[in-house]
Amino acid sequence: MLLQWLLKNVIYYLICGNVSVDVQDIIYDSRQDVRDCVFVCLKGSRADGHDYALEVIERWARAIIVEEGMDKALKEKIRAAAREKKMTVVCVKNTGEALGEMSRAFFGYPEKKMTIIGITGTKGKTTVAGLLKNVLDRGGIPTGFIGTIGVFTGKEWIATRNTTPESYLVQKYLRMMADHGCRAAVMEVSSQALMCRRVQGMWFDYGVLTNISRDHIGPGEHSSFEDYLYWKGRLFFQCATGIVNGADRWAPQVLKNCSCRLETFGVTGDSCLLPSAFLNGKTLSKVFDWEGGDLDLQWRCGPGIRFTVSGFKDSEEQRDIFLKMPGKYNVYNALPVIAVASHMGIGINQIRAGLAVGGICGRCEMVGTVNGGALIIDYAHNGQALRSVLEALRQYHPSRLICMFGCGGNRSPLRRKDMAEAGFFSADYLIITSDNPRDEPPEQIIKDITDTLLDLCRRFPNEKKAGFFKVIPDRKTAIQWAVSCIKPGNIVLLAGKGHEMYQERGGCRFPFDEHAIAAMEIEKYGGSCCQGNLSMLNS
Ligand SMILES: CC(=O)N[C@H]1[C@@H](OP(=O)(O)OP(=O)(O)OC[C@H]2O[C@@H](n3ccc(=O)[nH]c3=O)[C@H](O)[C@@H]2O)O[C@H](CO)[C@@H](O)[C@@H]1O[C@H](C)C(=O)N[C@@H](C)C(=O)N[C@H](CCC(=O)O)C(=O)O
Ligand SMILES: Nc1ncnc2c1ncn2[C@@H]1O[C@H](COP(=O)(O)OP(=O)(O)OP(=O)(O)O)[C@@H](O)[C@H]1O
Ligand SMILES: N[C@H](CCC[C@H](N)C(=O)O)C(=O)O
Repeated sequence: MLLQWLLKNVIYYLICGNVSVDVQDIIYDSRQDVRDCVFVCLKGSRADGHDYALEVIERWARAIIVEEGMDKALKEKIRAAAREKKMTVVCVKNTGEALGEMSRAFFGYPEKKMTIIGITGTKGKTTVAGLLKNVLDRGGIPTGFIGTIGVFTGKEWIATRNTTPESYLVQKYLRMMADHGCRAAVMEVSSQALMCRRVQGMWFDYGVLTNISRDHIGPGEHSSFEDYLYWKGRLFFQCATGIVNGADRWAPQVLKNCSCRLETFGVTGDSCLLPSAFLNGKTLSKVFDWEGGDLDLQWRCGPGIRFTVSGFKDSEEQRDIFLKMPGKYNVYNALPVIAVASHMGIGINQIRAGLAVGGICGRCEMVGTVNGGALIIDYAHNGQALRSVLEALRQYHPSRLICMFGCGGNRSPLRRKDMAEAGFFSADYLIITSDNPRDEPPEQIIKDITDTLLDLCRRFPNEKKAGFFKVIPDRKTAIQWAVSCIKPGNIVLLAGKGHEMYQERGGCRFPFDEHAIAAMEIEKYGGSCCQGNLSMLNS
């Protein structure tokens, strides 16, 4: 394809050569084959793609895209080397943005062929995206998926590293979806993705904001909470309709000056902050556009919830929904699904059918029962998530609520304190273990967690009895211990890994299958496992 075509929506100037050259592909990692391709120099958290430009010129790339403000001496060297090989060098304001626009052109703007739904927020993105895919599929709209649990191209699941992959990959996957007959694509849009321009130039038909809490602040993530809020908000400048959690205290700040049409969702009794907050900063007790009410916990082969919803354009009636996931927080996840699906013309019965199967891999997923107790796997890996899921499970009145968790290394250390607090106040017994220590010593992470627990014990002496937690650094042994503890009426939650199939240590991902280990233990004690708990989505 002509470089000129790829640069159609990019503002640039030429450093040398010309743009009427044919390029085979777009490459942004010098470790790949660059011959006859255009190489885009991206600045990352560890490396700077510009440092590899001379090397890719040597290896016969056809063109290089560099960013304004790069080192002048290096720029001169690149110009000289490229001239000698009669190559093209183009300078742009932001190479991440250029990669996004060029990838859209390279893959033929696949988003134009589908309805695109972007989901952002601190928690609930995968759940909302997964439930929405289930509902749309059932409603006769074949739907692709991009998110933490992988990519569904319309034909197969592909494992991915990022929640929202690099723009080139996003466009590639969207192309595959369109070619495989998908008519919609649901995708999680992380704040890092917005900041790194991984969805540059895309237009979303719907943007969903689930909720906001303090997370993802630290090296390699966001510099501050304000920065996090700012980047989350950018989605609502590139979508037609924003469907947002009206009860979230940070939503007004995230949505400040946004350009899309807005609808809110929320639960009866929770105060609505929008849209009044835009006007005068006051909380307005109005009904939500999409309102859930009359919440009723149910246990149907696992935790679930029944509730009513109003807000449908074709009827004033409240409609009854059963969601096979527990807790008010999951009602908050179901409401934008109902909103988007009904805007897209899906009937109430198909919406009901999609939500009744629930079943997002590793999201409050019932693994089995043993000795009269239940074992659940969940992806809670910060304080907000752990508190939400434990509080939801508490509502089923377990005779004892047992929680096993660890905290990821190389991630915000605040999570250790927050998760310890959530566990301390919301569970009866804790098993502290390892969860992707990455480059940190697992003992140190565990110590950070137990220091907080011991401190809480001192400050709240009546809250817990001595011995309310046990440290088992090896996660497999911890799971074995957790299952061996189950007594009638207990609920055991294995938190943090969810769908993950590895344990990451020292730069390596070692295979680790929490579901399989748990299932083996359940069988060992004569319990029974739930069917189909290894599928990505229960569709
Ligand atoms: C901190 C961060 O966001 N890193 C992302 C980034 O990688 P990086 O910054 O480490 O890249 P780098 O190694 O510094 O390299 C910079 C550039 O030089 C190039 N390079 C590098 C070395 C070389 O020899 N040759 C070469 O050309 C690289 O290809 C790259 O283009 O760009 C990569 C490609 O897009 C991402 O996979 C990677 O995500 C890492 C895995 C990551 O953990 N990111 C987290 C923070 C993240 O983005 N998380 C969010 C969701 C979180 C959530 O909601 O829970 C996500 O969307 O995944
Ligand atoms: N709406 C919600 N509010 C609070 N906690 C939630 C909510 N939805 C899910 N959770 C908790 O967060 C965990 C992760 O949920 P999910 O994967 O849907 O969110 P996410 O936004 O995709 O997360 P991440 O960004 O960490 O990948 C769940 O396993 C559950 O414990
Ligand atoms: N997207 C999240 C996943 C964390 C999952 C948990 N198992 C951990 O490693 O902390 C992150 O990268 O922070």
